[in-house]
Amino acid sequence: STEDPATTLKVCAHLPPRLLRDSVTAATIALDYKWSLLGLEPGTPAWQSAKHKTHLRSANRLQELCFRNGGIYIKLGQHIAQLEYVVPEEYVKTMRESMLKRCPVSSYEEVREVFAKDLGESPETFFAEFDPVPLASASLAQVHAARTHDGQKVAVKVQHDHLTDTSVVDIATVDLLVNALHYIFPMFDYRWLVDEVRESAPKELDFLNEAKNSEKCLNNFRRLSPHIASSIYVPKVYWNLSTSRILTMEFMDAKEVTDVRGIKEIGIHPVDVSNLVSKAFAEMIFKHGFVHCDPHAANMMIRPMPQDSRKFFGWKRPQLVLLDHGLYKELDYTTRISYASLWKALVFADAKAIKENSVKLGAGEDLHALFAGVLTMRPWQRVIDPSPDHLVLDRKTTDYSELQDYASLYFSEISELLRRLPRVILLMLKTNDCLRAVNHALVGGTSLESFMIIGRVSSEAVLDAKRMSSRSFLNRLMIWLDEVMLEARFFSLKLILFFMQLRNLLPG
Ligand SMILES: Nc1ncnc2c1ncn2[C@@H]1O[C@H](COP(=O)(O)OP(=O)(O)OP(=O)(O)O)[C@@H](O)[C@H]1O
Repeated sequence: STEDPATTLKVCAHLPPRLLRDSVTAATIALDYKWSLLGLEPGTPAWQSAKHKTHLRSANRLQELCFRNGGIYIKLGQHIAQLEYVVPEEYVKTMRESMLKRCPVSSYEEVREVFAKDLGESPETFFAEFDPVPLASASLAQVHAARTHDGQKVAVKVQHDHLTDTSVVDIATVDLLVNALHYIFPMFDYRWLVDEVRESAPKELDFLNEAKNSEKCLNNFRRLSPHIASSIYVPKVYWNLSTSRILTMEFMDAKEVTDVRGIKEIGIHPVDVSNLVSKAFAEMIFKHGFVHCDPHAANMMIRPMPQDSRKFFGWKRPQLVLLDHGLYKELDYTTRISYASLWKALVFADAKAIKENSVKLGAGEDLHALFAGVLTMRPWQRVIDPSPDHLVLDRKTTDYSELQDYASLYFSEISELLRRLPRVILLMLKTNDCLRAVNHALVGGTSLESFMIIGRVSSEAVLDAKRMSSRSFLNRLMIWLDEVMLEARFFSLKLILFFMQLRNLLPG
């Protein structure tokens, strides 16, 4: 993967210990499952308990492997941490508790080395000030505060050294690990995750690609969603101070999206933030077809809308700052419209359309109900329940252990579903999970308002598609009628929401 002989030597030196560690971990995990479940009747309480304990032990082993190997492995661990209800809960929890928090930190010497290799000089040459202590460190890079010679405060994201050199070896060894486990346990099929990392890692490791994505994202909002474009922001890129491993951008002074107390302190209501996040991602998914696929809390910031002193019921309007544009997915037109139609059907509990669009996306007739369940976290009976809040997940009223039981009960069906769905939809599931976690932190669940937003934006995308393909007067009339019906539906939902809020305000 490299032309520099010294680096080639280093890469070769990485291979044997990684392969050895991978093989030992894979073999230990495989043997543990075989041994612990030996002679137990699947589905019985004894089997469930043994499986739970083995999942926990294996998740810890995998986590240790990720830390020991570093680099792409940490990225893989982060993927797993965000696949709630898609991979067993024990893995999600273990990875979530560690991967998003414990990240590698490069020394300032290593940072200077990256600068010397990429720009030919040390950071001090390019910046008037450069803080040697990173303000944040993540899986692939760390971010330093700096000031340009003309006095602008900037954030400089510097990639951990040698990541690009070891990524090929990393992916090859992960591939081996996952394939070996799949060979032993045909039910364990996460080869798609490796394919995904193989495809996305080189893109994520190229910061010029990330910079281009950030500008494209903002342009899409301006072109395709002008009504909310001013509420979305991405830091300005300093192209002359950026390379594929160094990204210099405007410094953002804003709160992390889930910092509820901090957000309130700057005069912004968490419900407005939750609605803005839902709107922004619904627009990206259903209308732009170009989607930020890593929307975890650390990648979204909130600040008051600049140059806007207006207040609504005493609260300022929020602006959402999107960071980390390394991982984007494009939905082709047909997939985007089928996905929008599916979400529209889910929000309006339209069983026939749910089935039709699930089949179009590849879930198959037999697994459409499970697909709906994975997307909404609700059992099928609840998905098709016509009450307006049928999809709402509320911290107070939802029994999460029931959801987790559901995921573990249908483990093999979920694996089969994941095998059938296109990878781009799997990434949408991950985006979905990240957004659910953000909404959870902000408002304690996915509110009826969030679903109304998803319903509205997905319906608009479906109507736009119909409009584009219809020529005759009769067709246009039908579309107009559809629009009127839709508005009537949303009006009644808003009324219900209003009365629900009123009921919550009343004592008792
Ligand atoms: N422009 C900026 N202004 C202020 N802080 C920033 C800026 N860019 C990044 N940061 C801080 O640095 C952190 C890490 O940045 P970023 O998410 O881009 O790195 P990463 O290596 O791609 O992370 P990940 O592990 O999510 O892939 C952010 O969570 C944020 O706290």
